Amino acid sequence: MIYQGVYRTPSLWCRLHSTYVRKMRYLFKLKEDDGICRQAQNSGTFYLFHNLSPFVKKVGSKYLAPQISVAEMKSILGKFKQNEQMIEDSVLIGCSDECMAYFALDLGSLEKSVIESELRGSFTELRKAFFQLDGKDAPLLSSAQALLRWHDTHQYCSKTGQPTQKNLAGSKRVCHTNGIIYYPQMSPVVITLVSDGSRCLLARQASFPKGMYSALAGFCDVGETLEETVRREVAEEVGLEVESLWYSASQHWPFPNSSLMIACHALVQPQPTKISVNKLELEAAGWFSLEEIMEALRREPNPLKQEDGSFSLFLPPKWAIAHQLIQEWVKLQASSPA
Ligand SMILES: NC(=O)C1=CN([C@@H]2O[C@H](COP(=O)(O)OP(=O)(O)OC[C@H]3O[C@@H](n4cnc5c(N)ncnc54)[C@H](O)[C@@H]3O)[C@@H](O)[C@H]2O)C=CC1
Ligand SMILES: [Mg+2]
Repeated sequence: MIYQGVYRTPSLWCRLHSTYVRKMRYLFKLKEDDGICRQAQNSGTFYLFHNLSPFVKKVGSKYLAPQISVAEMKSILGKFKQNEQMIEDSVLIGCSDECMAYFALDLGSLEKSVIESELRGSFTELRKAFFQLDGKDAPLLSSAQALLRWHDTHQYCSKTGQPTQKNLAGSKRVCHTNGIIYYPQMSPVVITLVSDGSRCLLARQASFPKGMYSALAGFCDVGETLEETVRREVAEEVGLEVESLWYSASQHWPFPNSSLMIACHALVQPQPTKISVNKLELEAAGWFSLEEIMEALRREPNPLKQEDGSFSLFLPPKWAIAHQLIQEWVKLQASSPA
């Protein structure tokens, strides 16, 4: 009872809870209560997508993801003679410290160029914009795209074949024929920086930009623990046996679908460390010294062709979790005895 009373008295509620707790409780209510979520949609802001490409504005070499007000949204829909109810197709992706809700909406059914000229920006493939996005916008757009994609591909119940309906926030879909509730899914992936104590192991897939190397990554198989996935992936991809491993951090990753990247460090025995690259998975893999890594960290994360035609080593951008693993490894080298 006291709990409910606090909820209904905003000033007391604000005094009793930190900004973070307030935000999380607010988002929880929006996911649980369609009525409150509908109100939030009428005062919130919107990140727009067109067939899963986010709406961005280029400022210098950076991309910014503008938040569109509900008034602008209504004006755009009016221009297309669309019912304002289309706003309810949006999905909740977060809120400001002041509890103003953020939504994402895919306007793929409307003419792209008209929206682009109206809002003076462009719908750009997320892969293209991702590394030039602001550190705040990238995770928002990445989870927004993942959620919009999940709704797009889960329109029907896989048991009855009947249409499913999303709740207003988009945190689930329900098949009303049999009551099955579907929740958005993501695939767990481990990303592992292997070290032999003095060098670290990086690899590249043929699809990476030329010169870019990263940590080893792989999807978890059903039934595996994270530790088992790390050991299996390292054995599968480079033919080495992991001796010990430890968790570092995690990150949502939007490509190719929605993954939860779980980042670990792993140690292999110093000898033998001969790599046998699985060419079905990787184009190349190799051991890199601290000096080579430090030099690569000073370089811009872009392909750089050398005189002999090869490309200089470069690493994933700063806020990719692989970059974080590499930075941690460098710190560890500096702090461990030679
Ligand atoms: N942040 C970074 O620096 C890096 C991120 N990644 C990401 O890690 C993820 C996994 O890396 P990979 O080496 O490609 O994985 P991987 O080593 O498991 O190989 C990919 C293969 O696994 C199979 N697979 C099993 N479960 C799958 C699922 N749920 N979805 C898709 N394929 C599945 C498919 O046959 C696919 O071709 C990718 O999403 C990739 O984008 C990969 C390398 C670096
Ligand atoms: Mg892999």
